[in-house]
Amino acid sequence: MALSFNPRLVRGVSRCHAIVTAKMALAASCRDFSAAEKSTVIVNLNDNTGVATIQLNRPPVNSLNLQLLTDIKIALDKLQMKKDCRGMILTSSSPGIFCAGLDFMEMHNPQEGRAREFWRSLQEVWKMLYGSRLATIAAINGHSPAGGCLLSLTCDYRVMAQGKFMIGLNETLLGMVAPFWFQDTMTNTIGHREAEKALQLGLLYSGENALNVGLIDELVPPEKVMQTAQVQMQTWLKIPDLARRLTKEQMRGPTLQKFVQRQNEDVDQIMKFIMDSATQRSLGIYLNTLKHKQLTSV
Ligand SMILES: CCCCCCCCCC/C=C\CC(=O)SCCNC(=O)CCNC(=O)[C@H](O)C(C)(C)COP(=O)(O)OP(=O)(O)OC[C@H]1O[C@@H](n2cnc3c(N)ncnc32)[C@H](O)[C@@H]1OP(=O)(O)O
Repeated sequence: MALSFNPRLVRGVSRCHAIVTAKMALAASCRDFSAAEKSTVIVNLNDNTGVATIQLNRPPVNSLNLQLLTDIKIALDKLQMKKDCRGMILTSSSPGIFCAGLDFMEMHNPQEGRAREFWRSLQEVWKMLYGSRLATIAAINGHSPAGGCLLSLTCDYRVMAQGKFMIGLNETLLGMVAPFWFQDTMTNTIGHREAEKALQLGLLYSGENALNVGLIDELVPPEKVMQTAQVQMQTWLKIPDLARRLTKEQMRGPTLQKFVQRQNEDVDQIMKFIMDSATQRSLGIYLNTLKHKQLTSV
């Protein structure tokens, strides 16, 4: 059962009230696994199918701050410990926005201790999702730039909503360089040549073009995104778990091993970069641009 509410409609209404309302609509066979009442994710596990849903629930744009990353990690931890959970669909509770990427407030003039913790959390979430034993599908029901695109790329399959939505790793447009593991995840999905263009130019793809380059697997009307993801999940769950999981491990293992070897070095590099005044200046300029004009897709 798709649980959704428009963040614009709930602005002014207490967020807790919106979550409680959404929770009341749960199907009887679904168990609510949300980390806490104030969690920024809504998590359900359907006992009949073994398929869980994690909905990013941080309106208005699900930007990834420390809390959202922590809540995703807690939710995944819980689900992966449940033997009867075999698949997970990652989506958003705000139709129109899957995830706007990293929260600018975590990056703009941060305190170093917090910034380190934030980056380590992002690394951890990526590692858990990319190496998850579960079959994972991203139901991309809206825009998915930068860190939002990265989240979806960790999944085994991507279904995206038709419409004016964009997806891609646009870091260079912000004057930033996508870290090597962002790049590897992209390259593993769309191939080296297309990734070279996409990453250097910071391309944000329309749904149609994302489908053409293999960044997403299906493009469907917005109201069919969840249903398509659920149908596709059945295909993945027909495969014996162990065989599917070991194949995934072998395919993704080298990328994960490279990451683990360089994880600490990556934190140090990012800290050096983000604490630099030139980076902060260019981020400030980007934030101003964002207020005045919308990003466009290819
Ligand atoms: C601390 C350590 C970190 C160090 C990092 C170092 C660099 C490493 C390299 C990785 C770099 C980047 C990864 C990222 O993910 S950066 C984020 C990139 N994201 C974007 O460029 C998307 C920006 N947003 C948009 O284009 C649009 O908002 C949207 C998603 C298309 C939605 O459009 P909309 O018209 O529906 O909504 P809009 O009015 O624009 O936004 C509503 C409010 O939300 C605010 N907002 C949008 N995006 C973010 C965000 N990423 N973080 C925080 N806030 C965001 C927006 O400003 C609006 O706020 P307000 O209503 O005006 O107050």
